[in-house]
Amino acid sequence: MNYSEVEGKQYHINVGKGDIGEYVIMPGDPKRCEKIAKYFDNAKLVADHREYVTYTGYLDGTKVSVTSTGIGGPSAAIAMEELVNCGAHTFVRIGTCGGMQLDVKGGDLVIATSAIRAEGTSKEYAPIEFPAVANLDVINSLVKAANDLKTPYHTGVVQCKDSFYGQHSPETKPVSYELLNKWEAWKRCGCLASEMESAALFVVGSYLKVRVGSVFLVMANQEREKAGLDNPVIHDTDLAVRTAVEALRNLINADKRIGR
Ligand SMILES: O=P(O)(O)O[C@H]1O[C@H](CO)[C@@H](O)[C@H]1O
Ligand SMILES: O=c1cc[nH]c(=O)[nH]1
Repeated sequence: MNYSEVEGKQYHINVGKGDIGEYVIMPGDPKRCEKIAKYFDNAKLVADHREYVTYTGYLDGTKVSVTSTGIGGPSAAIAMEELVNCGAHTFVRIGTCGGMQLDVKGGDLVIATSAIRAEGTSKEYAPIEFPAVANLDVINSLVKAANDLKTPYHTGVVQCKDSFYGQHSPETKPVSYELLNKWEAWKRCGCLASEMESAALFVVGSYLKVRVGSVFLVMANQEREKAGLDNPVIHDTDLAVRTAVEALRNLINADKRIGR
């Protein structure tokens, strides 16, 4: 059996060549896909399989897609490999994250320049010494989009892990000694926020030679709460979505200018 392709469709995402654009937005939550697709022209649902929902439409006349990744590195890496098999080369992840530095507040955006590989998936692609870095074109496009939309944002390192509750209640876990000490180290090193997929996506992107970047809505900041500061909890991802869509448009138009 060819595990990558079944009757012309990729095994997990259920999408084939021609169903998607070369530029793809990747949210974690499948329900975010429809909201993102509303910003495309002539968007159509092309697949809905497992955690992977895909819509394809157009931005400034160029075919683009949105595919959800589900939660965590394993499903995100599968989505990226299968999308690349279908011809995609540029990816913007739009997700939610938890702030870690005190000035990273609920409602702000974070644009990742790189990611801490505290998850498991990237280790099955590259030795741990290899850095998980975002593509510079994608970072610059996200920064331009955030500036144009006049939305507060931070750029820097994010931390990726596999256990959401290891982040939020580390003291209850048998390996609390490791989770708590490393969290403190990430904070002291200036890590901005915690999420789950970018490290895997950046490393898989490096290996597959495609461009990847990430933008996040900061939902809340557990460190602000611990410090007795106000801790707004924000669930509306619309500004982060618009930043991702505008960044994709910037990338498309920059590519057109150089004839890519
Ligand atoms: O909002 P999404 O894109 O799912 O991203 C974040 O939210 C999930 C955890 O609640 C993880 O997937 C994390 O990375
Ligand atoms: O705190 C948070 C919020 C979103 N996603 C995470 O992984 N952590």
